[in-house]
Amino acid sequence: MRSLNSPAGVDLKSIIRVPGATLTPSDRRAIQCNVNFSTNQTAGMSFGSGHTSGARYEWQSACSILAGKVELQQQETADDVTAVNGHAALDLVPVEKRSAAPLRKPLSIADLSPAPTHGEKLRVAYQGVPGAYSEAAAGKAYPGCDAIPCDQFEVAFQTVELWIADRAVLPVENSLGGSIHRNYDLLLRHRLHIVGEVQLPVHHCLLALPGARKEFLRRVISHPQALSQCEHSLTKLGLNVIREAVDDTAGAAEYIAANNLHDTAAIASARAAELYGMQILADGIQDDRSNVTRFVMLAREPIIPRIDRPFKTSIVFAHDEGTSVLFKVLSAFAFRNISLTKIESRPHRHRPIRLADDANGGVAKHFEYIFYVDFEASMADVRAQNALAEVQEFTSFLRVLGSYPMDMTPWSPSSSATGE
Ligand SMILES: O=C(O)C(=O)C[C@]1(C(=O)O)C=C[C@@H](O)C=C1
Repeated sequence: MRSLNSPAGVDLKSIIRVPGATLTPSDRRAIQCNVNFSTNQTAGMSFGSGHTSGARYEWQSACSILAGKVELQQQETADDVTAVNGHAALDLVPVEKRSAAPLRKPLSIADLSPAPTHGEKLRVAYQGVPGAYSEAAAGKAYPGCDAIPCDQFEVAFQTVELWIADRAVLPVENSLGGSIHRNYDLLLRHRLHIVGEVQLPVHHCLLALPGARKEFLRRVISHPQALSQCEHSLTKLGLNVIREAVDDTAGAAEYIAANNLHDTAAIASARAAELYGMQILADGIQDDRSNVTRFVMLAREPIIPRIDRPFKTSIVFAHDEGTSVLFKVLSAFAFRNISLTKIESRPHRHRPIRLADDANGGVAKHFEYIFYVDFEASMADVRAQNALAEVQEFTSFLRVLGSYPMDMTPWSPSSSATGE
């Protein structure tokens, strides 16, 4: 049994997922309905998209109750598993018998902590289905955690924001495929804080149904990052296949198994092969042995930065004027001997184009960018504080996405089938 803490610390005996089910937007509606019903303390439960806006409203009002124990009671007649709009299923958990007048428990400091306060496992949202590399990253970041699969990155963010999960673990860059831009955009759009990073060696396998043969394959499906990380190896294997992108690597294996597709292979992990009953046709098909993906851990609250171990800080900023601003910003770090580990630019969504009058009477159109910078210093370090104070002078917008311990765990490259 698990409970769901509302932002006010109200203890909601709540829902658990059916193992393997993936949270979808309609599940979130269902969860909000859940909270809705939790407030009127009747035994009835229902699910449905018709409740969406009302449920949202109820979720907010439930959060503002602030004190006391709000309980869900299992529907007497329903099975444990209730289908939600044909998507994943949710398992309603019965709570202990309630007394006529529920006792109100005062909130304590522990209730306000971002970590679970009731001795339960940390709930960590990731994008994909079990067997995805993101699930492995969640396990590396938080050993023994309860990993919660989500069908989209956006859902993983919202799962933390709605207190369904305590953390999200999301990929931001890969040594072969580069940045995962979607997550950079989402970091800006949402208000979560980066509280850590993990680097995961990614070892890809070519998976097919038992009995399937390489020469009869017509299609290879996987996450676009995985396809790009195996681009050359696939060619070298001499497969006559089309390559198709799907939402995640393990999801590709699950899809092939569910639809009994003998002419389709997936690029995914050995664990996905085990979970979905697939055979490994080729092992270690990433183009480079040192294929590594960097993930960030996100939480509702920032952690307190320290200086007794290596820290990294991630910031995002925008500026009004020309390219010299970028030079000035970067100098603020260089003068203080702070190394930058990453710089990424993304189009400025609200102000995509800047018009500049040219001396000859024409109008130049420049793209406007938002910049993401990672640097090797803690926000508790006075050098970083001074650098950011200076950066603020040149920028129209500046946000610290997080200051967090660097992943210093040693890692060894995976073996590669192609021998590169
Ligand atoms: O599809 C998965 O298994 C994921 O966890 C996603 C993802 C990614 O987004 O980069 C994670 C690690 C690998 O780089 C390939 C795919």
